[in-house]
Amino acid sequence: ERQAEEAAGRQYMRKLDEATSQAKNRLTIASWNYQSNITNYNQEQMLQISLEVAEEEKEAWKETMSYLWHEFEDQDLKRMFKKYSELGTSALPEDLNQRLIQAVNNMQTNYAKATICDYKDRTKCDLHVEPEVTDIFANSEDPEELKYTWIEWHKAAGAPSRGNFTEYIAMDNEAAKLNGYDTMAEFWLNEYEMKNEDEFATLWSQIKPLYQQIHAYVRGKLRQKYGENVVSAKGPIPAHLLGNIWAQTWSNVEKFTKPFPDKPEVDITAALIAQNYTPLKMFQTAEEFFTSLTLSPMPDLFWDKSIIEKPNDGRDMVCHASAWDFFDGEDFRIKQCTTITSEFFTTTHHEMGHIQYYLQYKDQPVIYRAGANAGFHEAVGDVIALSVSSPKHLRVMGLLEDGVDDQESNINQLYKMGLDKIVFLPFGYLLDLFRYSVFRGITAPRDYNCHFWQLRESVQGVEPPAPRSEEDFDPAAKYHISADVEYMRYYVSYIVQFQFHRALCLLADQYTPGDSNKTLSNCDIYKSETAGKALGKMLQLGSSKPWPEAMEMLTGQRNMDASGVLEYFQPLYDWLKAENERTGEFIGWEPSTVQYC
Ligand SMILES: C=C(C[SeH])C(=O)N1CCC[C@H]1C(=O)O
Ligand SMILES: [Zn+2]
Repeated sequence: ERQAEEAAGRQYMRKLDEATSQAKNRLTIASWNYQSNITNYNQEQMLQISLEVAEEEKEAWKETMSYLWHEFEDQDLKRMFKKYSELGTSALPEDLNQRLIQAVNNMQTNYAKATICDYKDRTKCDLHVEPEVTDIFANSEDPEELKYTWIEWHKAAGAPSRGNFTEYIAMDNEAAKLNGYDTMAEFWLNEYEMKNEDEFATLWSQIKPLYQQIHAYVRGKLRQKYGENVVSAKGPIPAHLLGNIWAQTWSNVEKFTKPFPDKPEVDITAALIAQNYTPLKMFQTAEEFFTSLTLSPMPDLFWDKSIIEKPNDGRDMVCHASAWDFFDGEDFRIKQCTTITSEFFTTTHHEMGHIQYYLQYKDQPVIYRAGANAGFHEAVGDVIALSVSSPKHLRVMGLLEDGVDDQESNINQLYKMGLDKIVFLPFGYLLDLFRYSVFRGITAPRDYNCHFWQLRESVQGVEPPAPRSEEDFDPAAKYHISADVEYMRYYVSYIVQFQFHRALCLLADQYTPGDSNKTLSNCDIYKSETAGKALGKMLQLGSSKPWPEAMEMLTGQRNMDASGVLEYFQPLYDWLKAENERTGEFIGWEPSTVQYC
């Protein structure tokens, strides 16, 4: 009897898989059309198709639940049924789902269309976050220009979305309850097979000492540059001075804060421009790294359909970089408004990592075409970029002079990587601590901005450049808040990518623990078929196995831990501790004196 039931279940899964592929393809096309050309028509189409697909999923769900799948012996068949049994926001009644989709659309459209006026030319008021505001934060060293731009961007992109955000939270929580979760926070945590965020807090406690050292060092350097009145000796760092509108990575202040300024150092952005890199050449270079590992090239359709530069026809579009799977096994695209910078060179590898994952699991049932967990998906491209940014590989690309590979250059290189990877961790951690708190009702609308900045101060040690109030809504000035993109995936990625990197470097014979000639930070897995095959094998799993199994397949361990990050940056940590002691820099930060609650 049970055999017959399972056989029927298998047959049903094949039918449902085909229907799901069609539905997700339709939905993705509508979403792509809206995000690459924001018009009322495209927005309306996206809403209609989303509601139709949600109704189809609700119908299918009834049939799915008519099977006794909890009793199935075939664990794989049971896993598929379990995943189909989780309806997500499609569980909402149509009118509530419409309110949810519209609230998120309103926030995303506001963010995409937001413009500010230029500090120097107040009549020029067509500056978007990409590329104009991003470029100002990359290049300006004028605290007043940075402060003005920061305030204007947060006013234009954040404040208007407060109401829609509250609506979105309420609808999302309703959906979570219909799926058997207390709030959407627990639903999001379930993605990592966690009941709460304790494990994320443990990881942070392991990393915090390293972060405090680089934070103290950078604050000291910024104080030297801008003076005591702009940067205090013991307080949080003002968020507008860190080279990034969200202060999430600080690579743009490397040029005037590096440990050994007189060492030969190539500005990668300048080198890319000097070598006539175009967006296309950046993409082809990234592709070549993947094929050097015997992983898949980009399909022809990818080159036909991707948008790799901001169109200059004046259209409104979502410029924030993204990679797309159209769930038909053939159509995979990137949409990004590339400019020729070191940061976009890294982003191009990041996005292509998503496409590579899509290609590796494209023959899985649709229900398994996802990362082992969302953090894995964010880690793939970054793991490749860790090899690309090694001194060894930069020389291969002619992006770094054949300077001596001495200790001081090595510290400079680790410092540059630390301004991206160590610095990002508290930001990646706190963004969803904020949203968990809102989902759980701990942070009410009247406390949104106050609680957001309390987290920014306590976890990240940064403060706003000017007083804030509940007239503001600074979280929505960050894309992922306005676009309803879960963010803990990046925190997970910045932890596990170093575990993946270490495993691949061992396989490529590029790393020997304790051997200063084969360090993690100078490992380059380029052209290593052994490493490539091992990575491909893990990626082919998609989400068909619990993520600890996928992790174990590549690294031999089942858990996330900070050992990869800490081992990679150990020489920098030692140097920073000694340097901060030498200069008497205060470690950590005292409460901010800026009024924001
Ligand atoms: C590049 C992407 C698209 Se998935 C991105 O959003 N990232 C990559 C790094 C962290 C996060 C961000 O920009 O906030
Ligand atoms: Zn990504």
